[in-house]
Amino acid sequence: MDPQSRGGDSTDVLPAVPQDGRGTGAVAKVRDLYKAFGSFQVMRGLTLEFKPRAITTILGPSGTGKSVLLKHMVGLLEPDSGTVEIFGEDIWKVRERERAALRKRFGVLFQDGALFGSMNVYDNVAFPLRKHTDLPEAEIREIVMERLKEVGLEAAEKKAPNEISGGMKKRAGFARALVLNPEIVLFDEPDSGLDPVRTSLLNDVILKVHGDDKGTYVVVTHDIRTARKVSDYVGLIWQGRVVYYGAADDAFASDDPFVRQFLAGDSVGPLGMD
Ligand SMILES: Nc1ncnc2c1ncn2[C@@H]1O[C@H](COP(=O)(O)OP(=O)(O)OP(=O)(O)O)[C@@H](O)[C@H]1O
Repeated sequence: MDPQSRGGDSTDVLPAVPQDGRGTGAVAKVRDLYKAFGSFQVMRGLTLEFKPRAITTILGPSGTGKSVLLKHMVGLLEPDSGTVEIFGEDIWKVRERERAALRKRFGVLFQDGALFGSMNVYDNVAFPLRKHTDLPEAEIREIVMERLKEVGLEAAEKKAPNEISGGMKKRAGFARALVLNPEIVLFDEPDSGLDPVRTSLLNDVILKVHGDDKGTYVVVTHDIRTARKVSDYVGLIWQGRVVYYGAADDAFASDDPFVRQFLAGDSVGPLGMD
């Protein structure tokens, strides 16, 4: 993606719709989502839509429901009430088989890359292809090596996860999240545990791959620099609701008290500790 278009306030600043049909229409819509764990009400009427081909960043204090939102989107958690629509399908109204098919349209990058410790980087990245496709090994190799190259890890294919750095693990997790060519990629704190330089490098990789693939990306982060660098749109969540949503440029210039407090890291303001 042209970095200049980042932070635009309408979809017409986003790249042209690719010819393969991805990115047309609604991609993901979460409506009036409620979810409690025991007596703890986590989601309290959260409503948010994700624009096609954009990078939407989800910000918010710890424990406010960001990861729970991602788990609802990918169909790992069922709402108590409210709906999650992916490509126009309410994922809890369809049968398990269709839900499984919808899940395959997602790539997920977990916080630590979630690599299998017993497999080297190559086998980790090849895993979804071996599990979900009948592709011959030669084609799998082509796809895996291309994805490893994209994230700058082609020289690390034979390394075990415990032989590579945290940033490399995340990049390997990213390559694995991409091999099935997902239309939606969810990132759960891609920058957690990384120093500012590695965070910046990872953000460059995310932007570059997004520019090539033009998927719909959802990035959960605490890191304001990440949000500034990658976002087209920003949603701020607090206490299981969206308290602000807007184009990135508007968000970072906003007078909204929730946004100002979060961006400034102030202890005083509407975002309380509870
Ligand atoms: N499966 C579960 N069972 C019980 N409680 C849960 C479960 N999943 C999440 N929670 C609780 O829901 C709340 C929101 O969790 P979530 O992980 O979504 O927060 P978050 O906004 O992603 O926080 P952080 O930024 O710290 O990762 C937390 O209090 C968490 O303990």
